[in-house]
Amino acid sequence: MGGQVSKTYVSNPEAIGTKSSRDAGLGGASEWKEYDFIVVGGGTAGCVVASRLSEDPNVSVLLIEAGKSDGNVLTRMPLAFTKSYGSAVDWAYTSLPQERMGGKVVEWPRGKLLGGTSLLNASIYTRCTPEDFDQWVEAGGIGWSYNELEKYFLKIEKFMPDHQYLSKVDFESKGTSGPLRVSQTEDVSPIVAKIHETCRNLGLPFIEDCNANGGLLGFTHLTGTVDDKGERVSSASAYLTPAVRARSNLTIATNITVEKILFSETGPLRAVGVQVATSKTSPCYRIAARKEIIVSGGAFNTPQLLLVSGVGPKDELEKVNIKCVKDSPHVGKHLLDHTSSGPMIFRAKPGYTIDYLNAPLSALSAVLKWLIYGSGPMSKMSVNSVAFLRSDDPKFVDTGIGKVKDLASGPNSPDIEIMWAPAIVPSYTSAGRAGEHGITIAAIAMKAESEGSVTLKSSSIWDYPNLDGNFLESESDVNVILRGVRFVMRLVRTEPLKSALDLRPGNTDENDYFWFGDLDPDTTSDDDLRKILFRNGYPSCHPVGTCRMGGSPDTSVVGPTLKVHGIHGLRIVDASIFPKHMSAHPVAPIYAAAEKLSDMLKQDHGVA
Ligand SMILES: Cc1cc2nc3c(=O)[nH]c(=O)nc-3n(C[C@H](O)[C@H](O)[C@H](O)COP(=O)(O)OP(=O)(O)OC[C@H]3O[C@@H](n4cnc5c(N)ncnc54)[C@H](O)[C@@H]3O)c2cc1C
Repeated sequence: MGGQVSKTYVSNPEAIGTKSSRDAGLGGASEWKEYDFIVVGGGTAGCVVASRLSEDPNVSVLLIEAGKSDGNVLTRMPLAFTKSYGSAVDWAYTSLPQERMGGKVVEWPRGKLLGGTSLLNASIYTRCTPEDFDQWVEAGGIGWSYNELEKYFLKIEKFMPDHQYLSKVDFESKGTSGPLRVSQTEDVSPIVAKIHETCRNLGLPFIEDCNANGGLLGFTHLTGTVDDKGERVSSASAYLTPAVRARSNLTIATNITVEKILFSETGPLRAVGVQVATSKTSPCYRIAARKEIIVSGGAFNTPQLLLVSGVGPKDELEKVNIKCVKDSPHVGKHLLDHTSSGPMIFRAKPGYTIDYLNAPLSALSAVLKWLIYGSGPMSKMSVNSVAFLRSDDPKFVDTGIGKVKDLASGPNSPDIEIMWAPAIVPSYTSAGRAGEHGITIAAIAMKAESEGSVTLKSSSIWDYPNLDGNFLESESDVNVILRGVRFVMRLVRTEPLKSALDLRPGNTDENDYFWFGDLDPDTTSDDDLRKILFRNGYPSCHPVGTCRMGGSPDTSVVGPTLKVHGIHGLRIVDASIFPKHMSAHPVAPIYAAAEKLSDMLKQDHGVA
């Protein structure tokens, strides 16, 4: 094949590919520009793989990202994490109308820039529980137990003991020299300490170290990807440092979309290259992969790319006039998310929360403090502590509410997370009204049974796919969340939190965002709560599972080496490969999976 280009930063596809036409066959393939490895999607996982593979100067790596190369001040400020939603760095996905939720359409933000969703998320870093990975092994993920992944967590992390640590993190069991800075940020408002005291008063154990191996039952200070200058750390800032970007064997292409994966037309089925463009109507270019193509487009875009390339359920592909290259029935199936009650907003007395930041002058002063000193509220995580419960634990939840299935990963793993933010947060894209104060709490089903799907609207990558969460289809999911909701109703009526709040049980205005929080638990039936849940419910934006890993093509899309079943030269690593969902937040396992795949690729191809 033709010559190799060596350039570290490009947005012109002509610099990385060879001009072609969209309906061309592989005729001119020997002329295509070529790289050893092509990584599709410069998000959380993709940046890791590109960085690790290009450590060997003898290997050429092309990383292709659909979004831009850099974030902005909002993506760097930990507390401002919701402010980028709906902007140019967000794919701004929405779901199909959700049947069980009265046809409601929900927002599903996803990062569209180098660093991907690691630049839009809440910065929470949790290794999850060892039992979560036991479930991966049971599903066919041989080699993916916690013990086997631990070395990758250690390789990722740079835990730095400093004044920010609020709980006793066991540094002996953490990585201290990896690229990803992990720390704890101080409470951003006084109400957080009140919530902790209330949890203690309810008898919840305090978990000193949320990344220890002992399980996750109780309440805890979370660790997060925030550095000592109060800035968010993303996969791009951690793994694509200026020194990495300067490597002559690494080419990073931004604002360029991979339209299709291209396959051999004769012999064993092999992914030989990709087709890229900057828009639906712009010229397209083709690029060859000498060794392998790694797809890291995330839980929505990875299955979409496979499907438009002809890899997926044959009958579905035929419906949108795509020639089936490989009948792979599980592509786009088994979409799982952490399904939430949606916001329960409780009016607070003034002085306890961060709603004062809605006033322009207060916001300006907080931003200036962050810009000048790297400190103040903008440098903190909005959610720096949570509680984890089991829905079958009568000490904390009302186990009389409906029936639940035990889908927890094991006895030490939760199936409910109670998450609080010290502000009024009616949705991902709206804030509270000026002059009002409140806290927002959600009860989240961490091991939801309801599975959704990603399917195609058309044969073009440029048309957004159909995203169907199929939320709350399972009665068990509904009951798990309701048990969590009842716990929250009890929490806010327990001291000392109760005295910091201003609940008004007589509130009858269903359109008021405080209405749900004001409901009196004694006069609100479980049936009433069910109806509210169908109206108020939301995904936590942790979609996984749409190209899941497993032992056989009958149940999965990729095997334990992350190779797509039945295709040479094509692997996947991102949230889509999760065979089961986690008991906590997914980003740490995604980083670990990307590190593990990088090792496997290096080993298989003799890369140093
Ligand atoms: C609101 C929100 C809050 C969250 N909070 C947390 C949290 O606090 N902690 C946590 O653990 N998790 C959190 N998550 C989830 C977590 O951030 C994601 O699960 C994770 O970042 C996904 O990583 P990924 O590699 O699978 O995909 P991404 O990071 O989304 O990367 C995919 C990349 O591929 C690019 N791409 C896609 N298609 C193409 C194409 N055809 N051509 C070229 N490029 C393409 C995309 O632009 C993107 O950059 C949150 C998510 C959201 C949205």
